[in-house]
Amino acid sequence: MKKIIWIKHASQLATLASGKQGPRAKTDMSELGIIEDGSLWIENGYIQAVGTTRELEGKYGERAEEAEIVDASGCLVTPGLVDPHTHVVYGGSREREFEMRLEGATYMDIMNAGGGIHATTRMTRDASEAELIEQATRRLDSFLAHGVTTVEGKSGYGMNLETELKQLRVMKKLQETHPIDLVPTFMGAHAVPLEYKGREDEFIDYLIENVLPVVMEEGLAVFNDVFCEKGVFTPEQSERMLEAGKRVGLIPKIHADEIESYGGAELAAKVGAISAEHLLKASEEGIQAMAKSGTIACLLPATALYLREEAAAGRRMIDEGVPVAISTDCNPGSSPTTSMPLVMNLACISMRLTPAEALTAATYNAACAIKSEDKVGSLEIGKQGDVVLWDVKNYQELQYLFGVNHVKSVWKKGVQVVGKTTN
Ligand SMILES: N=CN[C@@H](CCC(=O)O)C(=O)O
Ligand SMILES: [Zn+2]
Repeated sequence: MKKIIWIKHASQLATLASGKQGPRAKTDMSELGIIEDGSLWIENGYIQAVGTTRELEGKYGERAEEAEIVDASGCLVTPGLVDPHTHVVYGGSREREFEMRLEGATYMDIMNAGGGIHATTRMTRDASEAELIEQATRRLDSFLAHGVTTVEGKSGYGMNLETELKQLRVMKKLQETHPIDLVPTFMGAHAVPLEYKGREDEFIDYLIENVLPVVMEEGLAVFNDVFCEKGVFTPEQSERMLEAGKRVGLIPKIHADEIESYGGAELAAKVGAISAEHLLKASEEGIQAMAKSGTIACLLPATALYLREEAAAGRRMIDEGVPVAISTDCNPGSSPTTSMPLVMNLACISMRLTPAEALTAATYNAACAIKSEDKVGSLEIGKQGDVVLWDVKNYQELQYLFGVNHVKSVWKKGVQVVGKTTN
């Protein structure tokens, strides 16, 4: 197999290169760095040149024999999509809860009755490492088939030392066996486990004293996330957990203001979280605080739809200067999907992001939300050869023809992992 991929004649090559560093907000989210009749030279897994086909022919024409040439005529080419918020490693499934919610039960009713996150916790505790690997591999394959080449993954279906470690170790193994880059987050504070009911502070102490040190010793996580929500963890408890993580080197994230407005967005700004997730009910003050601190809003429109809730105020957040990323939130309860293309469609339809903003939110800003923008999220010299060839002619068409998977081919670090080339 040739070690060089030369993509030529893309009707649009959306590089997402803007010349500016860091998460993008306001009009910067519309700059896609489009090159018409675009071309890309990937050598040994990394991008070596980006430009028009004419420019790259001038530069590499004499080395054409060495390369596998991909004719991208009539197609859009983008960076591999990045999903910055998933719960991809879990045991079992919860289709009966889907039915129960349609019959009138709420997400929190089900959780308070010992289902929801608790149900998945039981099934994850019972699953072997091999079973978790097998199930997560299938989900990661599906992510790849939808053009996603980097995925964040959270623990949090263990909520005890043994199973938190099991989930995180599974993610580490998947790094070795699966082409997708999987970025791990410790989320011991995902819910109050039934055995700690009414003793939330004791549970936070347990996580800080007994679980966090082992997670760090084994180098199993980069981020630390908590579910700050009425009936789960208070802002004070969440802050304590996140500050403890910061002291040992974990970067904070927060599931914030999903079900009720609870000061989560404000807390995200206060603790310097890299991102705040959900934000369906974020307050005006919270949005302003995030704009000021530069905290990324990681919005999950598929979750809102699946819970039949109004989506987060994505349009207003961008206009107010909050950098927005989007994600599937892939999990067995509130968003059992791996389709980032659908999430981009929904970001446009239910949050009024423009097609260009939705693409930025699913690539460059998503990479920023997991501190991976130096490697992925845009097509620039020196970055990984993570590339998607879409069977649409421009980025508007990608968002317009909704609910369809337009992926034709995917390369991960310059290796084709999905589809057939067009030559
Ligand atoms: N809201 C909390 N956690 C997950 C859902 C987990 C579950 O229901 O299993 C979320 O981000 O939506
Ligand atoms: Zn989540």
